[in-house]
Amino acid sequence: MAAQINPSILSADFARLAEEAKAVQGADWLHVDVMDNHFVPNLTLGVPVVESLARATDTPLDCHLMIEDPDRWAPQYVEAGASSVTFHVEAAAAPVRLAREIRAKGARASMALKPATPIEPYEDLLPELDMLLIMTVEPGFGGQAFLDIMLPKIRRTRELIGKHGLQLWLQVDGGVSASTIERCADAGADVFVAGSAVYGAQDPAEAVRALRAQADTATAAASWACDH
Ligand SMILES: O=C(CO)[C@H](O)[C@H](O)COP(=O)(O)O
Repeated sequence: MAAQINPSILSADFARLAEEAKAVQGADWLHVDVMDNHFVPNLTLGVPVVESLARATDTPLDCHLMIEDPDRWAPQYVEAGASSVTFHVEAAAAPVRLAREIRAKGARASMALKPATPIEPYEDLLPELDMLLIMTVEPGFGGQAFLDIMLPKIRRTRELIGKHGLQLWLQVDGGVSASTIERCADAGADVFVAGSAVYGAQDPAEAVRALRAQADTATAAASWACDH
Protein backbone atom coordinates (compact mmCIF):
# COMPACT_ATOMS: atom_id res chain seq x y z
CA MET A 1 0.00 0.00 0.00
CA ALA A 2 1.28 3.47 -0.86
CA ALA A 3 1.91 5.79 2.06
CA GLN A 4 -1.14 7.85 2.95
CA ILE A 5 -0.81 11.59 3.52
CA ASN A 6 -3.45 13.31 5.63
CA PRO A 7 -3.18 17.12 5.68
CA SER A 8 -4.16 18.55 9.05
CA ILE A 9 -6.62 21.42 8.82
CA LEU A 10 -5.22 22.81 12.07
CA SER A 11 -2.74 24.65 9.83
CA ALA A 12 -5.42 25.73 7.31
CA ASP A 13 -7.36 29.00 7.21
CA PHE A 14 -10.49 28.21 9.25
CA ALA A 15 -12.43 30.98 7.46
CA ARG A 16 -11.89 29.19 4.12
CA LEU A 17 -12.12 25.52 5.08
CA ALA A 18 -13.93 24.36 1.92
CA GLU A 19 -11.27 25.97 -0.32
CA GLU A 20 -8.49 24.67 1.90
CA ALA A 21 -9.91 21.15 1.54
CA LYS A 22 -9.84 21.52 -2.25
CA ALA A 23 -6.26 22.87 -2.13
CA VAL A 24 -5.04 19.42 -1.08
CA GLN A 25 -6.72 17.48 -3.90
CA GLY A 26 -5.00 14.10 -4.09
CA ALA A 27 -4.61 13.77 -0.33
CA ASP A 28 -5.81 10.41 1.00
CA TRP A 29 -7.77 11.86 3.91
CA LEU A 30 -8.36 15.26 5.46
CA HIS A 31 -7.26 15.23 9.10
CA VAL A 32 -9.71 17.17 11.27
CA ASP A 33 -8.36 18.21 14.68
CA VAL A 34 -11.18 18.43 17.24
CA MET A 35 -10.01 20.08 20.48
CA ASP A 36 -12.12 20.95 23.52
CA ASN A 37 -9.78 23.07 25.69
CA HIS A 38 -9.99 20.36 28.40
CA PHE A 39 -8.15 17.32 27.09
CA VAL A 40 -5.74 19.73 25.35
CA PRO A 41 -5.17 23.44 25.97
CA ASN A 42 -6.69 24.57 22.67
CA LEU A 43 -10.17 24.89 21.16
CA THR A 44 -10.99 24.25 17.50
CA LEU A 45 -14.26 22.94 16.07
CA GLY A 46 -17.09 20.49 16.64
CA VAL A 47 -19.81 18.41 15.04
CA PRO A 48 -21.51 21.18 12.97
CA VAL A 49 -18.25 22.12 11.23
CA VAL A 50 -17.53 18.46 10.43
CA GLU A 51 -21.04 18.13 8.93
CA SER A 52 -20.40 21.15 6.69
CA LEU A 53 -16.92 19.98 5.72
CA ALA A 54 -18.21 16.52 4.80
CA ARG A 55 -20.63 18.19 2.37
CA ALA A 56 -17.91 20.47 0.96
CA THR A 57 -15.28 17.87 0.03
CA ASP A 58 -15.05 14.40 -1.50
CA THR A 59 -11.88 13.70 0.49
CA PRO A 60 -12.79 11.39 3.39
CA LEU A 61 -12.54 12.96 6.84
CA ASP A 62 -10.19 11.53 9.46
CA CYS A 63 -11.44 13.10 12.71
CA HIS A 64 -8.95 13.16 15.58
CA LEU A 65 -10.82 13.80 18.81
CA MET A 66 -8.56 15.51 21.34
CA ILE A 67 -11.44 15.78 23.77
CA GLU A 68 -12.71 14.45 27.07
CA ASP A 69 -15.57 11.96 27.07
CA PRO A 70 -15.03 10.53 23.55
CA ASP A 71 -17.36 7.66 24.55
CA ARG A 72 -20.20 10.16 24.29
CA TRP A 73 -19.01 12.24 21.33
CA ALA A 74 -17.25 9.90 18.88
CA PRO A 75 -20.47 8.31 17.48
CA GLN A 76 -21.76 11.81 16.68
CA TYR A 77 -18.71 12.46 14.49
CA VAL A 78 -19.52 9.32 12.48
CA GLU A 79 -23.08 10.58 12.03
CA ALA A 80 -21.66 13.98 10.98
CA GLY A 81 -19.81 12.31 8.08
CA ALA A 82 -16.38 11.27 9.38
CA SER A 83 -15.03 8.15 7.67
CA SER A 84 -12.47 7.54 10.41
CA VAL A 85 -12.72 8.56 14.05
CA THR A 86 -9.75 8.57 16.43
CA PHE A 87 -10.25 8.77 20.19
CA HIS A 88 -7.53 9.07 22.83
CA VAL A 89 -7.09 6.03 25.07
CA GLU A 90 -6.20 8.39 27.94
CA ALA A 91 -9.71 9.90 27.69
CA ALA A 92 -11.88 6.87 26.82
CA ALA A 93 -13.80 5.11 29.60
CA ALA A 94 -14.45 1.95 27.56
CA PRO A 95 -12.12 1.86 24.52
CA VAL A 96 -13.18 -1.57 23.23
CA ARG A 97 -16.88 -0.73 23.40
CA LEU A 98 -16.21 2.62 21.75
CA ALA A 99 -14.14 1.12 18.90
CA ARG A 100 -16.91 -1.40 18.25
CA GLU A 101 -19.55 1.32 18.24
CA ILE A 102 -17.58 3.44 15.75
CA ARG A 103 -17.18 0.42 13.46
CA ALA A 104 -20.83 -0.59 13.83
CA LYS A 105 -21.81 2.90 12.70
CA GLY A 106 -19.75 2.43 9.53
CA ALA A 107 -16.50 4.34 10.17
CA ARG A 108 -12.94 3.18 10.75
CA ALA A 109 -12.09 3.04 14.45
CA SER A 110 -8.78 4.47 15.56
CA MET A 111 -7.10 5.00 18.92
CA ALA A 112 -4.43 7.60 19.75
CA LEU A 113 -1.59 7.55 22.27
CA LYS A 114 -0.04 10.72 23.70
CA PRO A 115 3.78 10.75 23.78
CA ALA A 116 3.97 9.51 27.40
CA THR A 117 1.50 6.65 26.86
CA PRO A 118 3.15 3.29 26.10
CA ILE A 119 1.71 0.83 23.56
CA GLU A 120 2.34 -2.39 25.51
CA PRO A 121 -0.70 -2.21 27.88
CA TYR A 122 -2.95 -1.90 24.82
CA GLU A 123 -1.59 -4.78 22.74
CA ASP A 124 -4.80 -6.78 23.23
CA LEU A 125 -6.90 -3.89 21.88
CA LEU A 126 -5.18 -3.79 18.51
CA PRO A 127 -7.55 -6.28 16.79
CA GLU A 128 -10.45 -3.94 17.65
CA LEU A 129 -8.90 -1.10 15.65
CA ASP A 130 -8.50 -0.04 12.03
CA MET A 131 -5.73 2.42 12.86
CA LEU A 132 -3.45 3.34 15.76
CA LEU A 133 -2.21 6.94 16.05
CA ILE A 134 1.10 7.66 17.74
CA MET A 135 1.42 11.34 18.62
CA THR A 136 4.88 12.63 17.77
CA VAL A 137 4.27 15.95 19.58
CA GLU A 138 2.21 16.81 22.65
CA PRO A 139 -1.30 17.21 21.24
CA GLY A 140 -2.74 20.72 21.13
CA PHE A 141 -0.89 22.80 18.56
CA GLY A 142 0.51 22.61 15.06
CA GLY A 143 4.02 23.62 14.13
CA GLN A 144 5.82 21.84 16.98
CA ALA A 145 9.13 20.00 16.60
CA PHE A 146 8.94 16.26 15.92
CA LEU A 147 9.79 14.11 18.97
CA ASP A 148 12.51 11.72 17.81
CA ILE A 149 12.11 9.74 21.05
CA MET A 150 8.80 8.42 19.64
CA LEU A 151 10.60 6.40 16.97
CA PRO A 152 11.14 3.32 19.20
CA LYS A 153 7.41 3.34 20.05
CA ILE A 154 6.53 3.42 16.34
CA ARG A 155 8.95 0.56 15.71
CA ARG A 156 7.57 -1.47 18.65
CA THR A 157 3.98 -0.92 17.49
CA ARG A 158 4.85 -2.08 13.98
CA GLU A 159 6.36 -5.23 15.51
CA LEU A 160 3.17 -5.90 17.49
CA ILE A 161 1.03 -5.39 14.36
CA GLY A 162 3.22 -7.94 12.56
CA LYS A 163 3.23 -10.35 15.52
CA HIS A 164 -0.59 -10.46 15.53
CA GLY A 165 -0.84 -10.52 11.71
CA LEU A 166 -3.06 -7.43 11.73
CA GLN A 167 -3.86 -5.07 8.86
CA LEU A 168 -4.34 -1.93 10.91
CA TRP A 169 -2.75 1.30 9.77
CA LEU A 170 -0.11 3.05 11.86
CA GLN A 171 -0.50 6.82 11.81
CA VAL A 172 1.91 9.48 13.09
CA ASP A 173 0.91 13.06 13.84
CA GLY A 174 3.02 16.05 14.82
CA GLY A 175 6.09 17.60 13.25
CA VAL A 176 5.87 15.38 10.17
CA SER A 177 7.71 17.09 7.30
CA ALA A 178 10.21 16.50 4.50
CA SER A 179 12.92 16.26 7.15
CA THR A 180 11.19 13.72 9.41
CA ILE A 181 8.83 11.61 7.28
CA GLU A 182 11.51 9.15 6.17
CA ARG A 183 12.42 8.32 9.78
CA CYS A 184 8.74 7.68 10.54
CA ALA A 185 8.30 5.44 7.49
CA ASP A 186 11.49 3.55 8.29
CA ALA A 187 10.21 2.92 11.83
CA GLY A 188 6.91 1.52 10.54
CA ALA A 189 4.37 4.31 10.05
CA ASP A 190 2.21 4.16 6.92
CA VAL A 191 -0.22 7.05 7.48
CA PHE A 192 1.21 10.53 7.93
CA VAL A 193 -0.56 13.61 9.25
CA ALA A 194 1.09 16.84 8.14
CA GLY A 195 -0.20 20.32 8.95
CA SER A 196 2.38 23.06 8.54
CA ALA A 197 4.42 21.02 6.02
CA VAL A 198 1.39 20.95 3.69
CA TYR A 199 -0.54 24.16 4.37
CA GLY A 200 2.64 26.19 4.87
CA ALA A 201 3.86 25.14 1.41
CA GLN A 202 3.42 27.34 -1.66
CA ASP A 203 1.61 24.46 -3.41
CA PRO A 204 -0.13 22.24 -0.82
CA ALA A 205 -1.14 19.56 -3.36
CA GLU A 206 2.45 19.29 -4.57
CA ALA A 207 3.64 19.06 -0.94
CA VAL A 208 1.31 16.07 -0.47
CA ARG A 209 2.75 14.34 -3.55
CA ALA A 210 6.34 15.03 -2.48
CA LEU A 211 5.77 13.73 1.06
CA ARG A 212 4.11 10.58 -0.29
CA ALA A 213 7.03 9.93 -2.67
CA GLN A 214 9.54 10.36 0.17
CA ALA A 215 7.59 8.03 2.45
CA ASP A 216 7.17 5.40 -0.29
CA THR A 217 10.90 5.37 -1.00
CA ALA A 218 11.75 5.04 2.70
CA THR A 219 9.15 2.28 3.16
CA ALA A 220 10.48 0.29 0.20
CA ALA A 221 13.89 0.20 1.91
CA ALA A 222 12.55 -0.47 5.43
CA SER A 223 13.10 -3.86 7.04
CA TRP A 224 9.53 -4.02 8.41
CA ALA A 225 8.10 -3.68 4.89
CA CYS A 226 10.64 -6.05 3.28
CA ASP A 227 9.81 -8.80 5.81
CA HIS A 228 6.12 -8.89 4.78
O1 LIG B 1 -2.92 16.97 16.24
C1 LIG B 1 -2.23 17.92 16.01
C2 LIG B 1 -1.73 18.74 17.14
O2 LIG B 1 -2.26 18.24 18.30
C3 LIG B 1 -1.93 18.30 14.58
O3 LIG B 1 -2.57 17.41 13.71
C4 LIG B 1 -0.47 18.28 14.28
O4 LIG B 1 0.29 18.97 15.19
C5 LIG B 1 -0.22 18.70 12.86
O5 LIG B 1 0.51 19.85 12.75
P1 LIG B 1 2.04 19.89 12.30
O6 LIG B 1 2.19 18.94 11.15
O7 LIG B 1 2.25 21.32 11.94
O8 LIG B 1 2.84 19.43 13.49
